[in-house]
Amino acid sequence: METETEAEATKETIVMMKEDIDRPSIIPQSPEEKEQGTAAAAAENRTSGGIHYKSAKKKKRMAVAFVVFENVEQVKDAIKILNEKSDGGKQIKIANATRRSNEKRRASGTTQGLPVNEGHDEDNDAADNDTSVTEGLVPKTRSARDVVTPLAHMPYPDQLEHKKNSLLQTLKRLTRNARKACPDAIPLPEWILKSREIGGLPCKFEGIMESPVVDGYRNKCEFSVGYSLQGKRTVGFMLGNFREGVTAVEEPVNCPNVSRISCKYAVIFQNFLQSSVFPVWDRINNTGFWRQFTVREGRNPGQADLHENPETQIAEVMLIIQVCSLDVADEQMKIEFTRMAQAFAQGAASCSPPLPLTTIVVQDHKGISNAAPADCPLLSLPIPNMNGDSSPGKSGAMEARIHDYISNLRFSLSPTAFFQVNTLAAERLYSLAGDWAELCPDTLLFDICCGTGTIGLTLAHRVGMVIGVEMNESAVEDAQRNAQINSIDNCKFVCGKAEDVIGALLREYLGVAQQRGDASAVSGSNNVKEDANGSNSTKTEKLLVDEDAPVDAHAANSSVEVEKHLCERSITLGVSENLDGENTTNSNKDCDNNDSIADESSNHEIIVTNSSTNFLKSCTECRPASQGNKECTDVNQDILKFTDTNKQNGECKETSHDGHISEEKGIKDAPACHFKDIVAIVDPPRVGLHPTVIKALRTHPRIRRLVYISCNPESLVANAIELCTPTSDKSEKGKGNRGWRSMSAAGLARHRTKSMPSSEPFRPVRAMAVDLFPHTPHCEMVMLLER
Ligand SMILES: C[S@@+](CC[C@H](N)C(=O)[O-])C[C@H]1O[C@@H](n2cnc3c(N)ncnc32)[C@H](O)[C@@H]1O
Repeated sequence: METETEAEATKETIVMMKEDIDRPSIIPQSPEEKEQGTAAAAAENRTSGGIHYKSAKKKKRMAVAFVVFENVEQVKDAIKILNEKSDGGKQIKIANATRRSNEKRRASGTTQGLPVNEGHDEDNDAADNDTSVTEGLVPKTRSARDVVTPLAHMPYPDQLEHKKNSLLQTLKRLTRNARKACPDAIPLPEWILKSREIGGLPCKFEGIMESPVVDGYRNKCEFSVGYSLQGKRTVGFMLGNFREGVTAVEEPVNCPNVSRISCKYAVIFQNFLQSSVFPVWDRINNTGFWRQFTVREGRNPGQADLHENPETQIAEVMLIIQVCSLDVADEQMKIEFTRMAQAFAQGAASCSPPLPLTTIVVQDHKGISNAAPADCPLLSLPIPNMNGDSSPGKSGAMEARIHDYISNLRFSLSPTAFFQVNTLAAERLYSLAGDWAELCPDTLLFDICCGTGTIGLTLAHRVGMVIGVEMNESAVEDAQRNAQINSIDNCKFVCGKAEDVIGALLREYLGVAQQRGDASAVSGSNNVKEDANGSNSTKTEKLLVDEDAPVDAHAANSSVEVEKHLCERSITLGVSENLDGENTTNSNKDCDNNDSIADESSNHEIIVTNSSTNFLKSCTECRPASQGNKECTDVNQDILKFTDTNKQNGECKETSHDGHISEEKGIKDAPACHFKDIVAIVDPPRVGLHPTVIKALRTHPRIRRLVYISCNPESLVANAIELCTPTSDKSEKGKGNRGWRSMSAAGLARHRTKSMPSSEPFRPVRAMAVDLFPHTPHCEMVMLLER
């Protein structure tokens, strides 16, 4: 017997939990508790003989030990002995701990084609037991409906009230934390002083806007593929989180947010899987073939009759089947895909009315994380016609995209591009953001994290120019295409991580900031990044341009006009760190809120990334459709190539290029743009904005208005603390630092605020929620910040 280290985690492991407390959890419950708990834990964490004690203030105290054994017999013996032994009358809970199976045991041949429990060999009994033991901690009565739509039991008005109350608490946290973060030598800002008059809120909270559609509103449903509690191959939702040890998948029965069309396709796919020769994904061993199933729907144009079934508007359906093709013969796979496409086509045709079916795409994801990187290979399958053949033409392989409409604009969407899941509510969200942004023809609008360009494009007619920034390459291509489709010619989309490109973009369009501690502090923002401790790190980021790219000609020409669409060269390297210091390169979890069931159960929380293939293609020049250029120029040949080294040493090496955008290219010398009104609308993923982006926005004095759209109010609060708290000349960096790893997001934001360059803070002006996710606890929050 030995205590566990990461390297040894491949042996049989049990976890023992000894409770000294009245609550069986080592995780603090509320955000407040979390803050206190993590602080206390940081202070009291200690290790003894492999047993990690985590205690959280008086009430909570639990010792957890992971013990590693050589074999299953030893585990059984140990459990028996431990169960017989009581420790001073205190309860010892024992469970098999899931090993980290990043070393995959692929007993090829033995794991395929088994009807149930495939992939579980004898040695793996412990893991099987593990599922049942730990699942024992999860109420057996939990249904997919409970997990996916936990508010569905409430009438809709009560759901809204529930969300409103919860958001009020979250907003108050912003005031409390900003007050704490305010330097001693600086008077509290007006908005904090006034908060007392409005119950501690940082600004007026204008309530929650209801969703125009409450049931079946999701235009995208991501189903897990796995086994039900009864061992049946199932397409549906996981009954809990992988971290809770739950791997069972249940059919999406009575989940009111899921559309009828999606449910029907889930059934068709599930029926097909019963006879498939390939195994479904095993979340314990990370083996199997069929992993995930996504249904995306596109609507016809025109105003929805909200009293009608929203489904009547669905004109297009894209099916995305995620597989893991490791160890699978191409020929066999091809046969299986043909059978699958037939099953979908027949199933769709036999429904009454027949289901739309526009495109079938296979996504090959070989990593173990549930979140597939955006660059996973995609294969578009021909859709057989009614006669069962797959002749080209109507039934041939289609381009993998579907279309939807927002504010009468047509959006063309590629399989992995983000699109708000509740289209009609999103329309209201964007319109609210546009109203609050007070746009005018003299506005230059930065649409940060722009996805397929929805916000910028729907607001383009109200502004002088839009610059969208987005890291997903195909989403940027979609955005450009969408601009053309809709004949919009004042939008430019830049492909790159916002943290990599924001410094250069602000300098290019707004000129060098004059404010002390300005964005040039981030100027190096092209290649210098602050880590969670506030220290600079150059290890992963560079913004590079192609020496020969047209941008140079523009930039070098001092009379360059910003309306002319420059061709950006931006590229992202390697690994970013999120607020928790975790690798986030591909953990771009968007606000799909609900398929969280699938996503948040990400196996082992390991994100596998290959940044060399995650290169971001240069932004292409986007010309007005009126010029007859329907296709974006492909500048693929200019894509920079990098060696794939970041996985080994956290760094990427440039192999074919040595250019650097700013100094060498003279972009910083480009004239500031003539727009008088500079506004940013940011709509980041759940994790919030990268600190570099926050710093750049805050320290550039020309940005006077910022509309923050957030699918995660917690990260909005954290980011708003940094944007709205006054800073002092005297750096308080290091003061009161209790170790960022144990801080809450708000605590970390407070800490980071201390090293924010002296700059005028924003103030929260108003906030409002928009309910895009009825029946779930989630919603979108919009906050207007001004200065
Ligand atoms: C919540 S979505 C919003 C998309 C878009 N605004 C919309 O409403 O459809 C967040 C978007 O941010 C993108 N994203 C995530 N991290 C990013 C980063 N570091 N830099 C730029 N874009 C990022 C994602 O690819 C995704 O498209």
